[in-house]
Amino acid sequence: MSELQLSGTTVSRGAGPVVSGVDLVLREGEILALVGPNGAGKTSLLESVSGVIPHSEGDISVDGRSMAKWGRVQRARAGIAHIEQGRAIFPSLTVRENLLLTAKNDAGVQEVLASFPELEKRIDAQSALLSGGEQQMVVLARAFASKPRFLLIDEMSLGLAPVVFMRLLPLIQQIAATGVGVLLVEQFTHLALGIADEAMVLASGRVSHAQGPAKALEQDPELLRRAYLGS
Ligand SMILES: Nc1ncnc2c1ncn2[C@@H]1O[C@H](COP(=O)(O)OP(=O)(O)OP(=O)(O)O)[C@@H](O)[C@H]1O
Repeated sequence: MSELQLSGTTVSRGAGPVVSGVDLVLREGEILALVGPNGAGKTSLLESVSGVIPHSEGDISVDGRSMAKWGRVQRARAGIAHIEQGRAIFPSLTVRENLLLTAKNDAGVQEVLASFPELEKRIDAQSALLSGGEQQMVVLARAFASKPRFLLIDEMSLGLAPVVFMRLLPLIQQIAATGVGVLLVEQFTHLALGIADEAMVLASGRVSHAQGPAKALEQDPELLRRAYLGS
């Protein structure tokens, strides 16, 4: 089984470590929710996995092969896709043109639309004219079109109402169901835990709740509260 593994991963920015000693395993087809308070280091951790910034200690590996010396492109070729914070569509392009950036050809676009039928009726609309939720749908579809093995999603809900974000959740589940391992960073903690198989909490750069079943955190508010406080 394909897996992405972090062992003792430390990420430093400027003055020192912002993430220290993280262990996690993301398996194909699973959703792992990474939650925690603002400034905990979630974004920095995702960036170190996709190669936006280097990690400073420990290792990040895919199927047992260390990616420590790999740049962004090599990691992307190994199937690591990263949806960074903010709405990363090209607003002047149509939905189809946005999808073609990763789908390569019309057949690829059609294949993706089968999983994202809501986009079909908007396929030739300029992306800037879509709603925030639809734009994020395009971002998800574009990432899916790149046929990733592991998808890192950073606060896809930013700027969206929970009810709008909730429409994206089944799409994330559907992507995972095709065998993609999803590492989901999300401010709407309960929504993330609700679709995740596994979860972990990061607080002040450290793991305050180690990776385990998402249900354990979802069903125990006190456990979650303590983890957010870093205790
Ligand atoms: N470009 C940067 N240069 C230096 N320090 C940074 C940079 N980006 C983030 N940091 C610091 O790294 C720490 C972790 O930030 P990070 O954005 O990774 O956390 P986060 O959990 O994603 O927070 P949020 O939920 O607010 O996005 C913070 O103390 C932040 O100030």
